[in-house]
Amino acid sequence: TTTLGFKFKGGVIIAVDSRATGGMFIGSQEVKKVIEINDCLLGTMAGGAADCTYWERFLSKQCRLYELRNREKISVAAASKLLANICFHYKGYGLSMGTMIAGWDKRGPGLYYVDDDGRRAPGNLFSVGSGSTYALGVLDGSYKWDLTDEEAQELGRRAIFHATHRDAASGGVVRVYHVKEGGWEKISEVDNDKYWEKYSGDKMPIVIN
Ligand SMILES: CC1=C(C(=O)N[C@H](C)C(=O)N[C@@H](Cc2c[nH]c3ccccc23)C(=O)N[C@@H](CC2CCCCC2)C(=O)[C@H](C)CO)Cc2ccccc21
Repeated sequence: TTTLGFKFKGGVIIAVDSRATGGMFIGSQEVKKVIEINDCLLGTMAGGAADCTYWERFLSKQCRLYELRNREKISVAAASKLLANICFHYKGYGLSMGTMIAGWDKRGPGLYYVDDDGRRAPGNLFSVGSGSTYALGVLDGSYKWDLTDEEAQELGRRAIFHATHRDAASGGVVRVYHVKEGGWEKISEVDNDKYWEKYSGDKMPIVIN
């Protein structure tokens, strides 16, 4: 899996691949690694499929109950704390979860990393999963706070795309979400083969000695 999230002047970009593996076996090329908690909150998933899926769905339910009881949406900080507390409670039981909680609340754009150790950290840029080193290589080379919306969406897509090319445990399609003040929107998917033609177009010139 390769998942990434970064804040920039236009909000938060979330991008993921869609491959599920069991050892060297590819279980699926089209799984959803972003859970839409509500129209302002997203959760990403890496690690054990059942652990991530079960507990992020559980988190979604808790966020909805919070809203009903308090008549206001839960903050990104509070939602990520709920998930971190679950992970901390089950620390040592063998859960495998590397996640990000992203959204927009009264404090503006929010991005938290939460994992199965119960670690929780706010930040401007994370990449989580087996392909994260490849994605970070692309991100670190081009990330700026002042990217335009299109540049940021393209950077997220390109970082995941290159990770799916090099990491055997990442693949399928690239999914990109953009979180703004009004909530998140899903950015249209691009066909990977057409994308690769575009990027591998600038091959090294062939030198004839
Ligand atoms: C076939 C299949 C699934 C599958 O292959 N599940 C296996 C058992 C699984 O959990 N795979 C993990 C890797 C893994 C296997 N055993 C483990 C034991 C401990 C920790 C990790 C693992 C996976 O793909 N993980 C993904 C993220 C998942 C994908 C499915 C949606 C939720 C997030 C990744 O992290 C990358 C592929 C790298 O492992 C999950 C799934 C969801 C929906 C539809 C089909 C499937």
